[in-house]
Amino acid sequence: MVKGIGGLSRTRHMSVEEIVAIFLYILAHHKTNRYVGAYFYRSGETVSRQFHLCLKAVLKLHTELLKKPSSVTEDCSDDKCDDKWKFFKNCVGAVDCTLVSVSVPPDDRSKYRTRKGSIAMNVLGACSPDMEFIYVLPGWEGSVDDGRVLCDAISRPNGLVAPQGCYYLCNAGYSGEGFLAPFKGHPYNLSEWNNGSHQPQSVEENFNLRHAMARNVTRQCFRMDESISAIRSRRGRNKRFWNSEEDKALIDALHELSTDSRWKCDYGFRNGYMIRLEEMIGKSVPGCGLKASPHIDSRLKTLVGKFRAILQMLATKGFKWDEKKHMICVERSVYEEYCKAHPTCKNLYGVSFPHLHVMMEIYGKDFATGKPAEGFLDAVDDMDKEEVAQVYIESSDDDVGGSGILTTEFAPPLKKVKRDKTSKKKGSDNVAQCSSGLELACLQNFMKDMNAHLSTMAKVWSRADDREQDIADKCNKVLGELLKLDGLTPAEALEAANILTAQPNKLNIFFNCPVYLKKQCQCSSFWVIFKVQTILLVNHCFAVVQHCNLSSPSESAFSEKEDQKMALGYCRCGDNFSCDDCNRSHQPARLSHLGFDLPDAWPSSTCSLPSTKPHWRRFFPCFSVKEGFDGPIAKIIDGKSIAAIIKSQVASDIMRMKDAVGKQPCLVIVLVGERDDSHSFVRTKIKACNEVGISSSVVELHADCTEDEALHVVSSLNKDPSVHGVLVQLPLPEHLDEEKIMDVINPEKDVDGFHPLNMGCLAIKGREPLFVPCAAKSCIDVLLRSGTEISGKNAVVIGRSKIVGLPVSLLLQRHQATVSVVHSFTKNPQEITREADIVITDVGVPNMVRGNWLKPGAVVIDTGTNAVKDPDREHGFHLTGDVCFEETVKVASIITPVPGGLGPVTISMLLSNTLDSAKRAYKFV
Ligand SMILES: NC(=O)C1=CN([C@@H]2O[C@H](COP(=O)(O)OP(=O)(O)OC[C@H]3O[C@@H](n4cnc5c(N)ncnc54)[C@H](OP(=O)(O)O)[C@@H]3O)[C@@H](O)[C@H]2O)C=CC1
Ligand SMILES: Nc1nc(=O)c2c([nH]1)NC[C@@H]1CN(c3ccc(C(=O)N[C@@H](CCC(=O)O)C(=O)O)cc3)C=[N+]21
Repeated sequence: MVKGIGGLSRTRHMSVEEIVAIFLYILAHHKTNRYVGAYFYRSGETVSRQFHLCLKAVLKLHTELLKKPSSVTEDCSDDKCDDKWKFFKNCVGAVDCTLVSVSVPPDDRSKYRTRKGSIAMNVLGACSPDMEFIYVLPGWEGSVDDGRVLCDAISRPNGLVAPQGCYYLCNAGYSGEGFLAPFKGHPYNLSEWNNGSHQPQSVEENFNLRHAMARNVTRQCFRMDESISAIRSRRGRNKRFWNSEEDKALIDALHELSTDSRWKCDYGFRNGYMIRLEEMIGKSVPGCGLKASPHIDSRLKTLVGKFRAILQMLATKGFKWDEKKHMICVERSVYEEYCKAHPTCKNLYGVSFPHLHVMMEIYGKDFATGKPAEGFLDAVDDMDKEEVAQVYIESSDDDVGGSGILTTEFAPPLKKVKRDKTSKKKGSDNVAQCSSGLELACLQNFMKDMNAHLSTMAKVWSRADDREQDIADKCNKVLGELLKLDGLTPAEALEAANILTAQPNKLNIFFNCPVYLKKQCQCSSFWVIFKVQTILLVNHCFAVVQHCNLSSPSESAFSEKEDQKMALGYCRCGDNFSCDDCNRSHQPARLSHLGFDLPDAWPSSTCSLPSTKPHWRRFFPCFSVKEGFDGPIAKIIDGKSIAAIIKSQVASDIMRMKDAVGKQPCLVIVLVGERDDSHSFVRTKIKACNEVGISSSVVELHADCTEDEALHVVSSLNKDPSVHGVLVQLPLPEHLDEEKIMDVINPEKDVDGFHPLNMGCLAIKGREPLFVPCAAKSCIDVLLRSGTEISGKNAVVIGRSKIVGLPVSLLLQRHQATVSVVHSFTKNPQEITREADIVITDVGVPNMVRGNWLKPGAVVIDTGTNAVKDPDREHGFHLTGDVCFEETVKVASIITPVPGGLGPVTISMLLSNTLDSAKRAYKFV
């Protein structure tokens, strides 16, 4: 059809089948042009051109593919006509609108923003009672209401018209000839009949119920067209009920895989095990049609949820296991009381669960090692309440869709059932119609052609799969190859690997070129950039060293391996380093709350004094504060360089993780409203994620979104196992309760560290939070890197917000500082700050802290990021801190500038927290 009617023709190098394969691949996988190009071995330009040609050809098929309207007959005798339509004689179908997510340029976003805050277009469709499209009008911006789209559809030339004497069912927002709407002011949505318990009470209600039921059939048409992700997000629809035979087949298969080291290793099951389960279940229960996604995936979640709940109960006094009945054995009243505090355990009383022992064998080990997170279990369970409660009540898998409100009587036939029904009918019709030999031959020819086309397409895909596999293999090997190259340090090898793996073409060139050229082949791209970055970092350090007169700049910067390692932040946990000053070997301790390898404290001051070979000081020139400081200018911390070091460590760990587990960390940011500063911060975070290999996305909600909507978004991210970090960008619009939303974030994904459980653990001595707020963590990191001694010092924190002030004051206490907190009620704050060795500001008032607020030689960390109007700047403002830099730089010994100080380090800490979360999720060390 695309050839004959659409006019699509082959090119010199591409068959029509390949063009169609690429077209279908793009539609199905939502991949970028570059990715598809690499996958099919075609240039981005070819992919784009052929996609558009194919699209044009497909669009031309509308005359063939769209159905001609035919009205419902009096007795609904047409065998394709569902019973629900019999009340609507002469009706040709129904009209409805649906929102389809789109990407649009930033300037157009407001037009496309829907009431729920997403960016989408409004697509109107008219469908026949047998679920075929009669008319489609895509393209309206998502902010318009459905009524306006219908008016446009009707008034257009070649628009939507009901044939003479016929009509479409539409919703109450529409009106006009040829369109039958329900009665306004009476229940209409099927859910309003409340699971069948509320029967229509009046003629109007009766009419509305029938109208809704008929129209609901056509709504399925839209659902077929929605993306898989959209279908997934409507959990509970189209439930798939599992019988005990299928359950058993699933658990048996899982058990078998769990004993096979090719499928299960220490961190859990390996990639692709769901597909294997699908095959195994298919063999044990032939014809069951259970698919890896969504059926098996979803059922497993349900069973594991039950299993966890049972284990939890069995660990509680009074609960026993009845081996005969395979169920929990306890007084009902005790059970009910227990469920009040542990809602995830609901609906298990008197319910048999025959898989306990096998699941113990499969998962027992995994659950036992997950103990460190135990303190949070109840809270997490509470948050999962909604999901698990629904799962248990329905006793079905949860992912397959469904509001769980419709009874089978009201429910529209499942998509699958409906499709099976029609296809079967079509099949028998076809056989009847093709009784004549000629027609049968036509059909056979058609099938033969079709097979040939499909097989060509399959070949194209399979070639592309091979190429993808080949690239994956090369990606896995590239770091090893690079490490073998002489003259490339591990950090350089890593950087190179990052660049090469991002660009399959370069990867191929690298592998194909002879050894002596291998190093050169990346010279042009990363090598120069990387060298330049390193030189900048070294130069920067030298500039300061020179200023401090601690070491001669004429010394060769990279004369010692040790120095190189330190400069790149490569001194890893457990590495011994030798100190030339005291000739002793030191081992930096791991500082758990910093999340990566930073020493708790640098070597004692006796061996940190200036010496002839001050290799520590060379790269961290602010290493000894008082001794090194002789005024009048403070050392200025370069936050960007520190951030680069942290990012390179994070990137390296992510590569290791990808290698070992095949997964990468994922951060999702929830952004409510249109604040420019928030949008800008979020962009910076996303960019940083891309740099290190964290996958990231932003869920944007409209400034007017309801609290429920925001809570719902967070809850669904909590439940998504592929998301490791959930961050709600602050501040939120005033009508939203920030604390309520923070409470809902799963503490195990709370990479901001703002959840009360994390903050509480930070506050209590002896407890370890899962995450420490990023800005606070950065303050301590910068202090440690600059060699500032914290223990026993007077520290003043100005500000007590949860983002910086409060957590940093808690962290400083953990580092044995004596901490004073200044806030808006503090009288004479300057008297307090003048006593401080360390001052950290988190106020939001530009230039508040003046030079005369400080003790000479104080260390000043400025976290304020304040926009100050500045007509000379491109954007009309510049950023400034809470500290008057010009004055302070003459008094303090160390200062962080704004911009370029603490901010970039904060961002890199967010990456580090996200990585930590993914590591915990995959039990990867
Ligand atoms: N660089 C980074 O990584 C980050 C930077 N920031 C920046 O830090 C600044 C503060 O942000 P945030 O913490 O969200 O702000 P908040 O408004 O939540 O907190 C400000 C704090 O400063 C105190 N304060 C306000 N005015 C005074 C005053 N005149 N004297 C003494 N204390 C005062 C407030 O006291 P009270 O409690 O009594 O109201 C409050 O505790 C902003 O510029 C922000 O951009 C924030 C996070 C990270
Ligand atoms: N849930 C949440 N978590 C936060 O961590 C959080 C937040 N909400 N809301 C806002 C504040 C502010 N904040 C900054 C982070 C980086 C820079 C930063 O990178 N600053 C750059 C300049 C950035 C620029 O030029 O736009 C610099 O100082 O050099 C600044 C500020 C995190 N916050």
